Amino acid sequence: MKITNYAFAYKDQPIFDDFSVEFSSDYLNVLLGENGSGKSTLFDAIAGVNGARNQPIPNQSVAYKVQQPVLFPNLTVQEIINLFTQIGSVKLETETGRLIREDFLSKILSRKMGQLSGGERQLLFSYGTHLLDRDIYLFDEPTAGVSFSNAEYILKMMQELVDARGKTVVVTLHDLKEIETMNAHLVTLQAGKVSFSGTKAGMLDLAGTPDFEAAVKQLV
Ligand SMILES: Nc1ncnc2c1ncn2[C@@H]1O[C@H](COP(=O)(O)OP(=O)(O)OP(=O)(O)O)[C@@H](O)[C@H]1O
Repeated sequence: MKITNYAFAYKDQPIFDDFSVEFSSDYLNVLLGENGSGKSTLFDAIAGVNGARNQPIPNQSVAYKVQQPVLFPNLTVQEIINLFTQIGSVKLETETGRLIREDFLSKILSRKMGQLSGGERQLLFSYGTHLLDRDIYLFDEPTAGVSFSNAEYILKMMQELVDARGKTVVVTLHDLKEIETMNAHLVTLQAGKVSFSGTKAGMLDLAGTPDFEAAVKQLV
């Protein structure tokens, strides 16, 4: 997925100007950047929900897990899963998606959305989004508030969307430990510009340090 020369401003605040980025369908794409660097705004633009007349990549079907899903507080977990399977299909469930459902979601099926913890909500909506059949998948901070072991599940499920279903998947993260061992395509944003795009090895080379966290800090 390639975006070229995209511009977007919120009323009086320009966010992107002549912005270009490419996300690979060969690897899981991890979008990194400081708070306010424009990650969610970029996702909104790709999904076509930012109110801009010009979408950066028109005619693409996009599945989008927003940062803090707050939908239907009195629906149960089972009912939300039913909604996702009606729009998508249970046949699209990946191996790790099945584990998330069986080991975790199945235990809270009768719980109402409004009673879920932040981490439980992330698991539910990340799982549900992966059941949709789209070209591009955007997951905004799917591991925020999620325990380390469940975050591993979520990222593995996203990797399966790439490996088993050949999808373009972009995920924003803040906890770098979660991707320390992953072979991801990293993109860093700095004040509305791409400051790095490539592999972890490329990032370490560019930053001239063997320390991943230090390299990311330099490049966001
Ligand atoms: N609806 C809006 N109207 C005006 N300004 C906005 C709006 N949404 C976001 N912004 C501003 O745009 C900038 C980019 O915000 P965005 O949410 O894209 O950042 P982010 O990289 O996703 O941050 P975070 O990591 O904190 O989620 C910020 O300065 C933010 O205050």
